[in-house]
Amino acid sequence: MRGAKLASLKHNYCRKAGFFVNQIKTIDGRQYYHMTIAGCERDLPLCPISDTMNIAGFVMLGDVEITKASAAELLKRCPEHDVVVTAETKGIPLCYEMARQGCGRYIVARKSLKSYMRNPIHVQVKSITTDHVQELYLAEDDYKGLKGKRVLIVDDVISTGESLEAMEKLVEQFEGNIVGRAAVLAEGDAQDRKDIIFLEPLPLFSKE
Ligand SMILES: O=P(O)(O)OC[C@H]1O[C@H](OP(=O)(O)OP(=O)(O)O)[C@H](O)[C@@H]1O
Ligand SMILES: Nc1ncnc2[nH]cnc12
Repeated sequence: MRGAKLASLKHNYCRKAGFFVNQIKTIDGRQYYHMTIAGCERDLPLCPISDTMNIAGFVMLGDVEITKASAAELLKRCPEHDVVVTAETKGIPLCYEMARQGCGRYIVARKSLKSYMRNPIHVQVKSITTDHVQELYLAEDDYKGLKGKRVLIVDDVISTGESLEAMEKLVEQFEGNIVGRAAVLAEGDAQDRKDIIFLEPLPLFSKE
């Protein structure tokens, strides 16, 4: 991954911070990246995504405390909007909670087609965690609500930006007006992006 922001496991060096940090922990022989997100301390397990690189796996599913806190923090920083949009799967609880605390409406782009989805449209997506191209689908009942609406796109993590780009394509196809792009964590190079709102940077980890 050219240009990716990497932290070395060996040295625990955080390039963003510019100094050696001690955020890698070993618990029962497994390595974790320790961080604080919206006031919640968490240990994210290091998981291989290639021969040379690990990610710190961030899963909000099942974690009500961090979902509520992250949604509240992000809403403070996001522009006014009419609807929140995310992609299946891990973005769903965040998106729901942001809509619950805020505008009251959310839309989920699905990764598989269900028989109850009428007149679906789709785009392709390949995220950093997945070794194959996937589809993102919206059904008519969802996309007809996008036209002329102020849309906030949210996700748990933005890394390569592929998932975000796919959601943008879907929203733009139906003339939604994207007013913001937000995530709890910006991973690797995404932490340098000026067009996204995020709570914390997350390094990628070289295996060296
Ligand atoms: O910026 P990118 O490289 O696209 O990575 C970010 C995406 O990856 C994760 O989803 P994942 O593909 O792991 O799917 P899941 O939520 O269904 O587990 C995450 O929830 C984002 O949607
Ligand atoms: N670090 C991470 N954890 C979980 N899902 C991700 N998608 C992209 N980066 C991720």
